Amino acid sequence: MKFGGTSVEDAVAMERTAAIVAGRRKRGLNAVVVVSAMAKVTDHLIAAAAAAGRDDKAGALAISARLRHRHIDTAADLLDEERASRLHPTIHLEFDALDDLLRGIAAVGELTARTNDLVVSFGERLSSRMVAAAFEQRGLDGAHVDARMCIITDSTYGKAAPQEVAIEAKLHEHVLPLIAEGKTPVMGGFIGSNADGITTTLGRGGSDYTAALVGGGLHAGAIEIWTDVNGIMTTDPRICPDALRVKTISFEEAAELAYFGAKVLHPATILPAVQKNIPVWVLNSRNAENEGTKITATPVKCASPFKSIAAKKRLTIIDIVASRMLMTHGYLKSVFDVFDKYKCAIDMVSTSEVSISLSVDSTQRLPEICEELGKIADVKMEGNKALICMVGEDIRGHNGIAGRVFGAVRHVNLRMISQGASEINMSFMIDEQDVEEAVRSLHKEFFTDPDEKVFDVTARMQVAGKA
Ligand SMILES: Nc1ncnc2c1ncn2[C@@H]1O[C@H](COP(=O)(O)OP(=O)(O)O)[C@@H](O)[C@H]1O
Ligand SMILES: N[C@@H](CC(=O)OP(=O)(O)O)C(=O)O
Repeated sequence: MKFGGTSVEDAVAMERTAAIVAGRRKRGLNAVVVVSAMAKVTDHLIAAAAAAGRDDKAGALAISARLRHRHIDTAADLLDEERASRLHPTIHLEFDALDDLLRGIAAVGELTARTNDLVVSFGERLSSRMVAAAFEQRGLDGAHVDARMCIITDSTYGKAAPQEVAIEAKLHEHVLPLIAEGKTPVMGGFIGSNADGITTTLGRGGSDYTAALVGGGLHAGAIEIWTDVNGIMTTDPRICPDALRVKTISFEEAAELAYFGAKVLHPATILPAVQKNIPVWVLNSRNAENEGTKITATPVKCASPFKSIAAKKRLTIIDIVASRMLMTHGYLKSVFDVFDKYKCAIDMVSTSEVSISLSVDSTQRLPEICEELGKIADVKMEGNKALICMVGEDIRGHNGIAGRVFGAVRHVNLRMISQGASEINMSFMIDEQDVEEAVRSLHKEFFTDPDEKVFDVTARMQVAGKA
């Protein structure tokens, strides 16, 4: 059971989380709980590390002090006096260690990816201890487990690759015995350690991934992702308030949505579940009675061609034009080798006889990439782009879809279009500023009269006063 930052953001949220887990335990189910840092804490820790790295020690320590107060105050709100007085020293020790680390970074005036991982790890280390204490206070017999003892990864700091065989062995060594003793293990998501015990992180949003690795490693009956919405919706409710809950969706559809921007789920969450065929549920910790979204191996066909619309912002389009490319064997490979050399992932590609356009979401190494490509082609870059991705198991089963899609976004400039590589995904690139308009137009076109077998329309009926 994974609880994201919004589900542990303060004492009330942590209490709600404890009540949800108590409900599962009361039904005789065993639970392993994975928690993220309290909402926004990771962002603040990243800011503190960056401040220290640019020798702004005062700025870094000020951020840490504010976080220290937030965690001490939350513990005081969450726990009775005796338990709070037991936990406060642990919180202070953690923040004293964080402050020493920030002073050290400021002293050398350099922030490495390895040190950054160690700084950001404090968020989950702290929240997991607080949630474990809340469980213990509720009689849930919470047992804190340092995730770094179980989630073994390589040394790619900032986006470490989990070593699943080692993880499964560590889970059996450190977590299963606690469950056998009737305890409820609680660990931080997002963090891990390499073979030398050095702290690593799985990449932003990585607690979902931790939950999937734990669920897969323990062959769990289900993996539950608890968040602040009623499940996977027909699009981001922050863009379309009338977005509908999707009742069931396939692993493939969920993976495409997560990869192309549906923040509700980390892209890597699905793979461990698919490998062990474990159903994944996306549930709302603020509305625990809602049945959420069930993600399974079974493709769900329905009258609507799409299940959901995702948007991924902050992308860059690179246009590569080379008349010499005409029919030259291996030209594409020479282009992709450049991106491979700089470990730059490509989201979308379209080609013609003399040009290639592709989209990337990392601008880190773009100057070197463009310089190297400039030796074999004319290269043009356009930033502030966004990718709109529409996902559905049965797009090909519906005629005239493309016409409906491009009719709905006729007022928006389309830069790249892709459909076919994946049977369940139709995507296109637009200017970032057009995302809200495009998503709302598409949502109106395809979800005004949805298939109630798959989509929960009660919320819309309530708004319309019909329920
Ligand atoms: N298709 C979608 N369905 C549901 N939520 C989505 C979707 N696309 C984006 N979101 C956003 O993802 C958010 C939940 O992710 P996140 O903020 O990371 O929560 P947590 O702290 O639980 O991990 C939702 O509040 C919603 O705004
Ligand atoms: N706290 C980490 C890991 C994570 O998954 O957080 P959340 O569950 O709140 O998205 C981050 O912010 O990236």
